[in-house]
Amino acid sequence: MPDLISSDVLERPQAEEAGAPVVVFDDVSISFDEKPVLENISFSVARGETRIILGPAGGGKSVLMKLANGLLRPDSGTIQVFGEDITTMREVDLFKLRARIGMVFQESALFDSLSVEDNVAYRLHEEGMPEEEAHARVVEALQFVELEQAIAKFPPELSGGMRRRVSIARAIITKPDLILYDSPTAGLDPITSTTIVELVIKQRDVSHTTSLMITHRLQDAFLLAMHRFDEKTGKIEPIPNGGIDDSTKFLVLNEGRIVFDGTTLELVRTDDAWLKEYLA
Ligand SMILES: Nc1ncnc2c1ncn2[C@@H]1O[C@H](COP(=O)(O)OP(=O)(O)OP(=O)(O)O)[C@@H](O)[C@H]1O
Repeated sequence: MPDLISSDVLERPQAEEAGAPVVVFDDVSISFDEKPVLENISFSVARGETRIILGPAGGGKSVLMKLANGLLRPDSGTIQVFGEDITTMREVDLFKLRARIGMVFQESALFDSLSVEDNVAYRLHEEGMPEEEAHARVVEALQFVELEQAIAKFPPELSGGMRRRVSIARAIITKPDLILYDSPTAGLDPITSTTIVELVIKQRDVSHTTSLMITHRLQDAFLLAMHRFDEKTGKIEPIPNGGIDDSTKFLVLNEGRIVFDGTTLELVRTDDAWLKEYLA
């Protein structure tokens, strides 16, 4: 397996104890124009966990993700990321923190005027990495998403699924400690969506990067929870005997409130009438 996806050995701030959660929301609320969008949100994400965020449109999923990387600040409550309180953090420190976070945005958010190579290498160039080293890393990241043949192309020449792959390569190239996937399959057809979820599974099972993934599609969520990446065959396969991935958990939001926080098994066995209908 390429070194790119092995767990990295970045020096961690002292506040970050081994075994401590990577993301902690404590009683977080935020309103826009006096309309509450998230109310009293508390949950945590352990190191190595993949947290799937589900819920109806407008429930506050994207706002929650923007809070998690400090793009928005809550009206009340606290948010810790990597053991540090980001709610009062200065912008300069947030910038450093974001260097440890990979983001996959809803619409890929690539620069159309830059080649795939320059899009993927964007943060490495910002860090001033020598070109040769950056190029090797880009090739490795594109191999991971099985798109190395598109290195010299430009985003407008690519299909929607290919653009998402480029976006994932860009997010993982810095070997992040946290990946935020905001609806990575939105707008894609079911087959292409599956290939994107398979990349999320591969990243989870090879590098064990802590992740938050918003999705509107239940089938994506359960594909993630019930499949694994087999390093020997290089393929995604169902976890044997109807098994479930232990590192994958769920958070369900509805109208700004948490309606579920727990494991896949707890979710499918829920007694909650609203959840049952939502999952049906
Ligand atoms: N910057 C903003 N200013 C004003 N209102 C906002 C802002 N950002 C989000 N909202 C509102 O917050 C609510 C929640 O939005 P959010 O995008 O988080 O929902 P979501 O669950 O991600 O929805 P979707 O599934 O459609 O992506 C919506 O009513 C939205 O209009």
